[in-house]
Amino acid sequence: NDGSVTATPVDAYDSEYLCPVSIDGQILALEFDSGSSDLWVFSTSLPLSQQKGHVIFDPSKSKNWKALSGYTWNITYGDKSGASGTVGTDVVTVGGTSVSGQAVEIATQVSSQFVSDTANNGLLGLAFSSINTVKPQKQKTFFDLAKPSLSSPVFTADLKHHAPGTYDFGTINSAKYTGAITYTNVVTSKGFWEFTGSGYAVGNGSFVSSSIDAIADTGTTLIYLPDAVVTAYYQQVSGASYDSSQGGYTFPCSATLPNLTLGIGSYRAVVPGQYINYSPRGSKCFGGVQSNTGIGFSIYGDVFLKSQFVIFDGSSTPRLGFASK
Ligand SMILES: CSC[C@H](NC(=O)[C@H](Cc1ccccc1)NC(=O)N1CCOCC1)C(=O)N[C@@H](CC1CCCCC1)[C@@H](O)C(=O)OC(C)C
Repeated sequence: NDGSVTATPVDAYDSEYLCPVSIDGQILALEFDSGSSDLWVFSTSLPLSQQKGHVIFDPSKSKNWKALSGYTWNITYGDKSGASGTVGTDVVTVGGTSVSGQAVEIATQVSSQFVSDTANNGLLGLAFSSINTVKPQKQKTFFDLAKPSLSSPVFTADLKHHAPGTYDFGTINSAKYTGAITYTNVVTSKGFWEFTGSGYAVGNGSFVSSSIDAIADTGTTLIYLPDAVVTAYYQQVSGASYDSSQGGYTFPCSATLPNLTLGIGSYRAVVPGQYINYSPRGSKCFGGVQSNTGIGFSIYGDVFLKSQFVIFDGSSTPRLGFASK
């Protein structure tokens, strides 16, 4: 039972995209995150102060809810936000794709970033189940449980710039991309959709071949790349500089930003310069390309993903596919 669901940007900067998910009929807007593997929701088990402004899942109102007694979870994300709680199973439906016995992680505590992000009522993890945080037994992701019922074991991301996009489960919709799909191998040892980029070009500059260890992460807003790439990019932006008080590269909002081409095998993925003018911040504008220092790998986040049609192929040899659109 293939499915398709709308991914709507929460704000004018596409900082995150939320999708409606039904848990036994209770519909919550969740962030689909290919950088983690827990499905967790705001719940009636949270202190009322943390529930404020959110849509809350109430297990007591679900007839298909089965508590997993003694099971807990605890997750910390790259941006140091986090959440923890207890676990049960329920029927989870995304677009036309329905899964029973899905582990739904109930939040009993969430960090302040989640409390204030009132549009976000939880996450649906789409990385590999190996990094699910449930104890004593890790649980499968929605995609892993759905796979056997899908026409093919894939999901696709068609995120858009300042507009709603879609996640599709089970089919590769050829109306959503142009030209050929380029596939690249994925390393799953860290539990991420990890691959090696083949290099970069800034604007109309020549392509620089270099291996870039990166993950495709729908849950990360920006693009994080090695310093060599980031400095080469902002050298082409007049007035750009690293502003430690803003935590990254900023530039005058009137600046014209060059495109950034990122190589994947022989494919050249072009990120339009306008996508890299992420948002006003202070008297300047904040860049959508930032340094990966301290992360340990590069992250091709939403600023990149929304310029492409991306196939997350969960077959026995997982791979990522990219196409223009
Ligand atoms: C360098 S990794 C940072 C990444 N977080 C982000 O990219 C957050 C996402 C967010 C958007 C809106 C509101 C709140 C949070 N955005 C962010 O840090 N921004 C700072 C720079 O300006 C743009 C927004 C991250 O932690 N991603 C998580 C999922 C994320 C979803 C939203 C809630 C917080 C957790 C996950 O993909 C992850 O941990 O990836 C690891 C593997 C890097």
